[in-house]
Amino acid sequence: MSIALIGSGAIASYVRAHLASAGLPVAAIIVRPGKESNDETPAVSSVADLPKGIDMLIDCAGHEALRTHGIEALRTGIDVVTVSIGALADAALETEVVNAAQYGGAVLHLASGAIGALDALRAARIGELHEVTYVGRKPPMGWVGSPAEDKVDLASLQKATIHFSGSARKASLAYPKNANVAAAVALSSLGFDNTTVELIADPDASANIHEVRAAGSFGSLTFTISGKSLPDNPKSSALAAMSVVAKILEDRKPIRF
Ligand SMILES: NC(=O)C1=CN([C@@H]2O[C@H](COP(=O)(O)OP(=O)(O)OC[C@H]3O[C@@H](n4cnc5c(N)ncnc54)[C@H](OP(=O)(O)O)[C@@H]3O)[C@@H](O)[C@H]2O)C=CC1
Ligand SMILES: O=C([O-])CC(=O)C(=O)O
Repeated sequence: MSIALIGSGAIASYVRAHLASAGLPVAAIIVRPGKESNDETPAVSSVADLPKGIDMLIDCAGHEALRTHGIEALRTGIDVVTVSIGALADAALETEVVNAAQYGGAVLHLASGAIGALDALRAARIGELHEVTYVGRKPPMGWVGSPAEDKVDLASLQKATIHFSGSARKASLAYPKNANVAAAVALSSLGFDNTTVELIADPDASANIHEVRAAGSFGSLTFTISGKSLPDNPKSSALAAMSVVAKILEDRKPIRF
C-alpha cells in the first residue's frame, strides 16, 4: 500500500511516525501551496501532483482539507481515511463525497477518532434507538479559537460552563476543530439532526472528556473516555491519532474488526 498524508499537524505527525514504525512509510505529503518540496518524501500541493501509485490518502488536517483534497482523491480512485468527520454535517459536501466516491470507485473511511463505543451504537440502531446524547468537556485551552470564546471568558473561567447545546449538525458546523466526535456519534446512531450535543469548558478538567449516553431496544449505554491531548495541540486527543493508525493496520489484516 502506498500512502499519502495531508499536512504535518499534531495528528498527522503522530500518524506519520507510527506508520513508519509499522513498516508503512508515507510516500508523499500534501501541503499548502508555496510549501512544496522535493525532499525524500515529496511535498506537493494537490492530489493531481501526487506521485503515481498512491492508493490511500490520510486526512487529519481538518474540514477544509477534506473538502479540497479528499474529494479530489476519491474522484481519482484513491481511498481516503479521515478524522474530519464533522465536515459531513454540510449536506452538500456529503453529497459531493458520495458522488466522488462512486465516480472513482473509492471509499471514504471514517476513523473512530477520540471516542469509542461507535460499534455498539451502530449495532444498537439495528434495533430501535430512542435517544443519544454526546457531552464533550475540555479544559478552557481546548476551546480557544472556537465559538466558546463568544460565550465565556476562557482565560478566567472559574466553573464548568456549557457553551453549546443543540444538534450534532449545528455543533459539527460551528466547531470544526472540536466536534468531530459529535459527528462520529451522530453518524453511528441517530444522525446529525437527532443526536443531542452539549459542549462544556471546564477549568477542573485535566483531559478531554467525552461521554456518550444512549437508550433503545437494546438497553442502555454510557461510555466515558478521559483522553490525553497531543503535546502539540490541546484541542486534539492522542486517541484520535491512534485511531487513524489502527484503522489502516486493521484493514490490512485477514481477520478484522
Ligand atoms: N475525529 C476526531 O475525533 C478528531 C478530529 N480532529 C480533526 O483533525 C484536525 C487536525 O487536528 P490536529 O492535527 O490536532 O490540528 P493541527 O492544527 O495541529 O494540524 C492541522 C494541520 O493541517 C494542515 N492543513 C490544514 N488544511 C490544509 C490543507 N488544505 N492543505 C494542506 N495542509 C492543511 C495545517 O497546516 P497550516 O498550519 O498551514 O494550516 C496543519 O499542519 C482538526 O482540525 C479536527 O478537524 C481533531 C481531533 C479529534
Ligand atoms: O480530540 C478530541 O478530544 C475531540 C475533538 O477535538 C473533536 O471532536 O474534534
